[in-house]
Amino acid sequence: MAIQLQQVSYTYADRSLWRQTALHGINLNLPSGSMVGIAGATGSGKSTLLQLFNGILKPTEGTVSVLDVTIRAGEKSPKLLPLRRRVGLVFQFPEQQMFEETVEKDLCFGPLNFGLSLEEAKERTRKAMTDMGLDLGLLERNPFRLSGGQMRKAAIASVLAMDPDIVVLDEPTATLDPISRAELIGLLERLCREQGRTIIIVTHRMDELLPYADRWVLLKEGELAFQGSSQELAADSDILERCGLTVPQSLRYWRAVADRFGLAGEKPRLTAGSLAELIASLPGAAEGPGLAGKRDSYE
Ligand SMILES: Nc1ncnc2c1ncn2[C@@H]1O[C@H](COP(=O)(O)OP(=O)(O)OP(=O)(O)O)[C@@H](O)[C@H]1O
Repeated sequence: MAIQLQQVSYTYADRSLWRQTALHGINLNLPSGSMVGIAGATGSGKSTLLQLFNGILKPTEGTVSVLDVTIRAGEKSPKLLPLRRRVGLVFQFPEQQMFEETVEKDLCFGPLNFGLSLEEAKERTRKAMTDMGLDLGLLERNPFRLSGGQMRKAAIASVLAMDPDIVVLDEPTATLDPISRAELIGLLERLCREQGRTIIIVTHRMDELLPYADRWVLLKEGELAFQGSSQELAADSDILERCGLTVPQSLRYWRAVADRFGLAGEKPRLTAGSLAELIASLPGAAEGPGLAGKRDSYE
């Protein structure tokens, strides 16, 4: 298991009058090498949860286990520096944290800080750029002369340059155009499938992650409302509304097709293409009540 939480609660300003409990009694298991989506209404505790994953926050109650490190409430923490290298946290708008005069210097900063030689740091930097689909020619550029999409990818590459086992991203596609969003999710999926990294993404756009996520975690007012596979989520999609979230279009379409043709137990088809393919393969589907004429809108 990459991350395990047992009975974890987190309270901000715990010993003050302004104490605010953001997470209550969370039990969570996130397997190594999986792609995980985290969703929940605003203020439900998503960012607080992410910060427990690399020890920025320590649980007020319960136990957080990440890789081989265990952090228990009320006990002295183990050394967290190695954990910070192995769990890369990408905040919202990470490009705002770029500060060096060239992309290369920015990307080398972390690895050099963790004791790598300049040559090793440069090597890591080149690999991270390639993993993010960026031309190595951009290394000499000033980060602030990159396009918005390139800057976002370079900022994520600066976390990848640390070679983390787990990459945690808070709304990585925010403000990107639709093509850049799809491309970025595709690149993150490759980090998971081809390199075995655990990728955890907080998203308000469940539609774009649904076809790729192995697991989903839903939070509601600081409590865990759901954890399970996309298939389990598709079977219980009303939970999304109970969490104050809109049911994504792809799940609505899948549910209509699955109900009509008795496919509820099947792996959900959550891209327009895979759903259209399924409908085309169903005998008499085009004439089916409620589906005829809808096919165009799937494509
Ligand atoms: N530094 C803080 N001090 C006190 N309370 C906080 C602090 N940060 C967050 N909170 C509170 O903790 C709760 C959870 O906040 P959190 O930022 O984790 O939610 P979120 O799901 O990430 O929200 P959003 O989607 O709006 O980013 C909220 O009630 C919030 O007001």
